[in-house]
Amino acid sequence: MAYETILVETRGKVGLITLNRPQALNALNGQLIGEINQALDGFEADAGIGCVVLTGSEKAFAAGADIKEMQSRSFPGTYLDDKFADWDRIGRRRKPIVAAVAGFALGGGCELAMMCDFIIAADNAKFGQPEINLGVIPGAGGTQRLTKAIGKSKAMDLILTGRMMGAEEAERSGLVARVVPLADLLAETLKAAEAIAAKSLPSVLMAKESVERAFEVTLQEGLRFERRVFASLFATADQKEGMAAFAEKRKPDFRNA
Ligand SMILES: CC(C)(O)CC(=O)SCCNC(=O)CCNC(=O)[C@H](O)C(C)(C)COP(=O)(O)OP(=O)(O)OC[C@H]1O[C@@H](n2cnc3c(N)ncnc32)[C@H](O)[C@@H]1OP(=O)(O)O
Repeated sequence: MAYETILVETRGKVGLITLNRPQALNALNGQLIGEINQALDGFEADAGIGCVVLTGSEKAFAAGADIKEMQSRSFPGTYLDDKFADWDRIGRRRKPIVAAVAGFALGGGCELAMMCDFIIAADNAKFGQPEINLGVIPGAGGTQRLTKAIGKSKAMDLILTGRMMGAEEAERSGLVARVVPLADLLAETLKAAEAIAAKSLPSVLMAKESVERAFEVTLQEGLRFERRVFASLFATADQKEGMAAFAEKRKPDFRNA
């Protein structure tokens, strides 16, 4: 598969996607979103891949949707096209995706990072939803995911003022899982992704689905869902292997079965 706006590699059991439109600070145009989805389709179908890392450059994870592509759009066109349907597919993937964010993650860039399962940020990362400065609002999930991640007050602050938030503030607010020095960003993120990819894939997928439920259903429904999923994992060979390995004081050899 030939890609023009991203680089796609595998590192052992980890799929690595690097956004690669440096001339536009990785502004997210239709082609780039399409290529991310193609790469993710491939990783989802590849039984050898257990986790995906999505990253950008040192200067920009992504500076938002491509403003120049959007600027002449009309209301009916934007509404009827359902422009963000393709973006939504990124947030509905089954395998875990970890965002490694350095530099600007603004507008659609912040929204893309939030579609991932968690974010590891470099100390130079800057997050924000500056759409208000362009006379619009976030349109790829920012008002919803940012509010769920950091709460109403902080989300209102960022979305209504359009200001940027540095990596430390983002970690304090709960938007990012951890902050690492810029030079270590990719290595640390790959290490986390490799650790995930070494687990039993059925349990990883079910853990991800269960955490996502917490955002969608009542506590009681979520607890019942978790209990059923927990019980179902006792039907896997990997549960037997994981617990036997603990008892025998050795590393488990998971077969995703
Ligand atoms: C998805 C939705 C619906 O939520 C909507 C959105 O995402 S709207 C976009 C939200 N993002 C922004 O408003 C950020 C726009 N960019 C900037 O404010 C600045 O570029 C910056 C603060 C990130 C960086 O500034 P600076 O270092 O001074 O670099 P620039 O010279 O401004 O940019 C370099 C180059 O990249 C182009 N660029 C940057 N961002 C975008 C973008 N979002 N869309 C298109 N192009 C972008 C910029 O125009 C420059 O290119 P040239 O004009 O020099 O060719």
